Amino acid sequence: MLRLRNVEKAFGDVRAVNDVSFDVHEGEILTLLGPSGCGKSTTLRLVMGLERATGGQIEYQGKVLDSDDGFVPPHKRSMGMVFQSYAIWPHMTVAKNIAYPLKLRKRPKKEIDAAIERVLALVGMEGMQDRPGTKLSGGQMQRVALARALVYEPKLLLLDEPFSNLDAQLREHMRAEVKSLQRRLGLTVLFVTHDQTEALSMSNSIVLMRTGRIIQVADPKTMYNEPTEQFVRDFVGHTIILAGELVGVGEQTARVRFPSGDEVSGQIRHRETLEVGNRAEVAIRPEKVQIHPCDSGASGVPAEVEVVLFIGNHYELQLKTSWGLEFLVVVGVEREWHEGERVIVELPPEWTQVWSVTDIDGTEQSSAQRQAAMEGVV
Ligand SMILES: Nc1ncnc2c1ncn2[C@@H]1O[C@H](COP(=O)(O)OP(=O)(O)OP(=O)(O)O)[C@@H](O)[C@H]1O
Repeated sequence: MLRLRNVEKAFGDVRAVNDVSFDVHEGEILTLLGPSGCGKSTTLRLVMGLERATGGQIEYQGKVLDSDDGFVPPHKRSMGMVFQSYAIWPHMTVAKNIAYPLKLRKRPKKEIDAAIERVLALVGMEGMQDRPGTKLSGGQMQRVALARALVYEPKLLLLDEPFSNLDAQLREHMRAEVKSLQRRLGLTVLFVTHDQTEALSMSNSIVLMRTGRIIQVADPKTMYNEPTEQFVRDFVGHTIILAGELVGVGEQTARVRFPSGDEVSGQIRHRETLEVGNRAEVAIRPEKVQIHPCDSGASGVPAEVEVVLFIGNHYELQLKTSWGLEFLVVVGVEREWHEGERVIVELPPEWTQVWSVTDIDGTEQSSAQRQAAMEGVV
């Protein structure tokens, strides 16, 4: 339905979008995910036609919208867009807010009234036509913005951080609402967020960006379980990272020794950069480690429980290894854990990954540099 090929957008010296190519298929939610300033919003604005690309091509339903040879203006693109700020007019009623795109298109009043009624029902605000913008809650404003984007039945809906002004509970609720609405209407959605939970839970496909470039395109499970780079691994979800020395490199798996002398095995990521004797990172998702009492005979890394956090349906334990590394793990509530207790941390090899400490481009990155990249500083 939508195709971007080698799209570029430069603002002076800043390449906000750099050689970006991806496809959005009909009926899917594709999410642009990445830290602040990585070029997500600019990509969306290029698709909408609010910016003109400085290179590459954008096609929509087989028609070229933006290339060196031509440019189709936003109102001729039949796309709906919802921005981060609610962007509804507070001095107007709900009905007037929603009617706006249809009035622009000079539709008859009868048709407009029927369309308003229909979209209000879709977003769960039946009968609220006459409510003034000033008398709406944040969630209701967001729904009105969504209703306004849906009212002229666009084939493609563009959402730019549409839930960022809502509180956590409402945000979760809206995620499910938008996904269910998308299914019911068969909408195609291009969604922008910096929130990895939102991206994982809502998308069919995720495009992860950093400094204007695409780093990985994958479905949520693949991106979470098989990140192609440390940046992806660390940006999407939480990861426990234990550094050690490579003591064995096989075909698929490698073995790492920690300062305590304990060793674990894991799946190799980027084989070409792993050599025995080099430093390596062992990475695992916090919910994948198994915690055993120290007298259980289990094999793994010994650690001490420093802090126990009761979260309701699970515990988070802050553990500390004998060489002083601290990390959080997620465990069930079947058993009580006590601060000061000694435990064995088992890292199941199928969920454990071994990475070299160099980045994919061959440069060694410190953890501070990596953190900065995730926050969008680099
Ligand atoms: N109109 C503009 N003029 C100059 N630079 C711009 C303009 N718009 C965006 N940029 C720059 O382009 C880069 C990408 O910005 P963009 O807004 O697309 O990022 P983003 O990933 O959407 O970030 P955020 O989540 O913070 O909105 C940034 O470095 C930004 O400063």
